[in-house]
Amino acid sequence: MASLLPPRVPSLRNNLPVSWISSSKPTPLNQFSPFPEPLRRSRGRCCALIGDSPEELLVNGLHLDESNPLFPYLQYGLAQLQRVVGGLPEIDRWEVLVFAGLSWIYLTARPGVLIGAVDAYILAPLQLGLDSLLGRRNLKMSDFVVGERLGEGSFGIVYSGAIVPKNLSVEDRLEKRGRRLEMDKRFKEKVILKKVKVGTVGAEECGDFEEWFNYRVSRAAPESCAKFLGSFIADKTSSQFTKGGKWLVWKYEGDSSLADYMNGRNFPFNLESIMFGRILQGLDSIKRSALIIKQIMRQIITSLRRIHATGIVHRDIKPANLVVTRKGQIKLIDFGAATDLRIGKNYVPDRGLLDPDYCPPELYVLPEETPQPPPEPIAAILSPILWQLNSPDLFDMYSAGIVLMQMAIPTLRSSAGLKNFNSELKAVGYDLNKWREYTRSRPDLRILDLDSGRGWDLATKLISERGFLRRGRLSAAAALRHPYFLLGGDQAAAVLSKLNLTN
Ligand SMILES: Nc1ncnc2c1ncn2[C@@H]1O[C@H](COP(=O)(O)OP(=O)(O)OP(=O)(O)O)[C@@H](O)[C@H]1O
Repeated sequence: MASLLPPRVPSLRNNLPVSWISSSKPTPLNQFSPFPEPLRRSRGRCCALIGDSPEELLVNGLHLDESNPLFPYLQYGLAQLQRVVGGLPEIDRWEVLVFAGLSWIYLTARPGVLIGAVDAYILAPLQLGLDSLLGRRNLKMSDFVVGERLGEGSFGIVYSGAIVPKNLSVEDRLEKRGRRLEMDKRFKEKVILKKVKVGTVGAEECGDFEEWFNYRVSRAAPESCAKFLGSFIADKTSSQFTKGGKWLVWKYEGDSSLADYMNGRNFPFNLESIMFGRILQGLDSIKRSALIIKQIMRQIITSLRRIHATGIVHRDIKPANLVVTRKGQIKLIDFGAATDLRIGKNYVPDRGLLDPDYCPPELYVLPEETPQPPPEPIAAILSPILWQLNSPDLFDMYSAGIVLMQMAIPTLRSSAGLKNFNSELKAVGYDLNKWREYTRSRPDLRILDLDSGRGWDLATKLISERGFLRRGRLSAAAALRHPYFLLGGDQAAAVLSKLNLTN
């Protein structure tokens, strides 16, 4: 037991300045000048009064003398503290403060080393613990019924589906096959299921990345992404299930993606009452269109700002990966190509995964010569430097610019129109102003030219080559401060619609 005690300080008197021990009355420790201001304050009410004899201490009113078992600890602590802080000359204290300040700035600079550590070492285990406790990580194949096939990507096939209610009998469960889910009133909780392809090279790895990213964004920016419910492994082979195959599950967020709405002949009016709860009165059609498009762009860029702030670059921003909910929220989906540059997750230097129609000219989020990421903690420590030097978030901002152009200019919504635009843009060095001069496609730019061309100005600052220090485009946060979004009537209309809905 004795060996656990800190080393005894031979005499407290020898370790304290004269002023500490010459006082005839006990003096609060926090008034001693050798302690810098913050430390004195932090000691505040806590600690010690030194008694008339230095071998006697009063702690929080508790009298400690040498017979008290706590005495050696306090004595030792005091001596150490005095040695560390009291011994520092004034100039060193400033150095310590400046160092602490700079470290704080570094650790909290984008993409946030400190918050990343909190997320990785506290929030992620907490989420896992809580989910396991609530049974959210124990999804089973029998919990779901699979419906219509919605799409197929490189590593997965997407289906609509539903959660099978607990009270459904085995017969009902069997009978459910072959029925259209949306007609079946028993299946109220609709989901999206993604079957990770079995036997396709790299599919399993992509599925694991997508799962990891979905958990990560559900902590970092839950309101910006489709709600992820978890994953399960099929335990037998039947209909679409293959034994051992992995499935990812999301809440069904809405019937259509932005691409579906953009394919409609009456876009953007087909989104007007979903976004604003009503038809915008007293405005001509160009102004109405402009307000709807601005509200969509505001939501997309706000979501990008949130994910970029945590070090994630989506890398596949396009209308098909933006789901519109019934309440008019635009949610990001499909994080299969995302990369987390805080820790280098899913970052392979020369792998570009994007849809070429939305891909910026640089093709990769980081220069090709960027090496493979080091182990995660080291990558995290270096990430603010990497981010400052390369601004990888501007990759997504280019794609967002293309989405803006497509929404605002009807002729760019078709696949052929977009391809033609992209090749013209390439020919003019990705300079939108030059494109405007030289294009033969006679685009209708009225929506972007409204309000002294604020929309056009924003588009030119999103669609461009990378400039000096790999900047040259607006980040999501800077884009939201652009005059296009400032005082945007779309916000007023959205707020009004919410007020109307709550009345
Ligand atoms: N949570 C969701 N809520 C509603 N619909 C969704 C959801 N997730 C996906 N979808 C629909 O499924 C389609 C395909 O999803 P997703 O893009 O994730 O799959 P994918 O396999 O990567 O396909 P692709 O490579 O073609 O984009 C989307 O375009 C969207 O219409």
